[in-house]
Amino acid sequence: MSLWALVPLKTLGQGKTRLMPELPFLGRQRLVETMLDRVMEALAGSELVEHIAIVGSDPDQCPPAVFHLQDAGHGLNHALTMATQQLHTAGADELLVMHADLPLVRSEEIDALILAGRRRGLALASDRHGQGTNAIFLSQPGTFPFRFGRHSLMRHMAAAEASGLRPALSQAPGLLFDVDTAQDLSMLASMQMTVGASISTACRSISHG
Ligand SMILES: Nc1nc2c(ncn2[C@@H]2O[C@H](COP(=O)(O)OP(=O)(O)OP(=O)(O)O)[C@@H](O)[C@H]2O)c(=O)[nH]1
Ligand SMILES: O=C(O)[C@H](O)COP(=O)(O)O
Repeated sequence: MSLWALVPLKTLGQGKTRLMPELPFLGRQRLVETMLDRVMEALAGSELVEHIAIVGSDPDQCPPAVFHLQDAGHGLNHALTMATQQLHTAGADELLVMHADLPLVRSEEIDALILAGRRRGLALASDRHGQGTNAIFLSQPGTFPFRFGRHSLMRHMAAAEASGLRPALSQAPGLLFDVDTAQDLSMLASMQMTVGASISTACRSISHG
């Protein structure tokens, strides 16, 4: 078995546009980089993930030892579908898709998601609003359609039902917490956890207007 993690990543500077009113270009860029570092660390610490790939437009954003797959620019679902096909051809027979904006995610949470997904064939990690999808584990990549976008959790659940699958659902805190809005950043700051300097700076710049 060969298990790949696939992380979609918008070009630096184009991501986290909902934070534009609160964070200047450089602040958003630093935040995206810091969150990506956290996600990469957690994936590298997983006992089950064997390879890591990023699908994006800019190979320079890809850390060493991580494979870069080119995004053709037709949106997130298309990018993930094409990347999945490429990884399947390269020998991936299990796939974990995980977003790059999960600063609190831990390796143990990732491994628990994978193990639960192996039992059911599919695992979904929702956001904390129960609306979005922050991660998907597939034991048969290529057969499940990506439905990221508004209310993606409901759409992924419907796709699972159509495929005869009953997905495992993760409630792990680090997988629930994605950073999209100023409120998410403030929450991260108020958790009084040891967060990276870039995230702390971003949070401070918001709380000081
Ligand atoms: N390769 C690729 N990654 C994407 C695309 N759209 C979103 N992503 C990534 O998918 C994940 C989830 O995206 P969002 O939560 O919407 O984050 P975002 O697009 O940076 O935020 P907004 O600009 O505020 O919508 C993040 O890792 C993004 O970098 C896309 O079109 N292509
Ligand atoms: O469900 C989704 O499409 C992803 O989680 C992104 O949703 P978000 O932009 O609300 O984080």
